[in-house]
Amino acid sequence: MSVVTDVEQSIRNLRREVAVLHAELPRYGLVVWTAGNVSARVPGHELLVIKPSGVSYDDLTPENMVVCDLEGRVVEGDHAPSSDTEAQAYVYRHLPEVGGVVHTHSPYAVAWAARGEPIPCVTTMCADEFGGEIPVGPFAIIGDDSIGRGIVETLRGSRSPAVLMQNHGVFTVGPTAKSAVKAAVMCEDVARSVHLSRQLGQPIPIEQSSVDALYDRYQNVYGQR
Ligand SMILES: O=C(CO)[C@@H](O)[C@@H](O)COP(=O)(O)O
Repeated sequence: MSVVTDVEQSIRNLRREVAVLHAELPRYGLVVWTAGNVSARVPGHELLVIKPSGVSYDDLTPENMVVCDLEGRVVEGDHAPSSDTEAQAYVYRHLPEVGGVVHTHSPYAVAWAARGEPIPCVTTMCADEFGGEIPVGPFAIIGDDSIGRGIVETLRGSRSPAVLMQNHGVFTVGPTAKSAVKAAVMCEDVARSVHLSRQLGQPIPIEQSSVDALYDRYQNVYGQR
């Protein structure tokens, strides 16, 4: 009988989880074609599981997910890993609390990113999930860890699990890949609501004390505990 080690079982589970979570990105209108990606850290190991680059969302399976080390080198997999692997590996190396990273090109959030404008905290849902404005990170060319550096330097100074990388798109982080997907979904909803509000007037900022109270309730009380 073959003994499946813990890490092998963990990778098997994460392959399935990451493959299934990818379907949420087109489902919520956060990506088109093959844009965007999801990754998860392998707990207790210097490894991550990420999408194969340029593969249609319809063709993503647990088997074609790619396992990489935290330098972005392929450890297990028959496909080239996502173009954002080095960036996401950088995030995992420098933010140990992060268990999942998501990247999208969701249209309303990208419109804010194209202006290099943070999304102000003018809705209770923004306060709940992001604890303040959704910040903008620097313009960075894809392909090495410069996007990762921009994500880390921006998120280190913010409660937000989302960052709008200037002229590019959304990167979100969370303790799990699912929580990072949730942040990406809510980031686009907030970007759209505030965009629409700005068409007909100036949205009203929420007092910081109320933002703090809303964030604390949502993060620590809301839902089934
Ligand atoms: O962000 C970009 C292009 O701007 C891509 O890296 C990304 O959306 C999708 O790339 P992958 O298919 O994950 O390699």
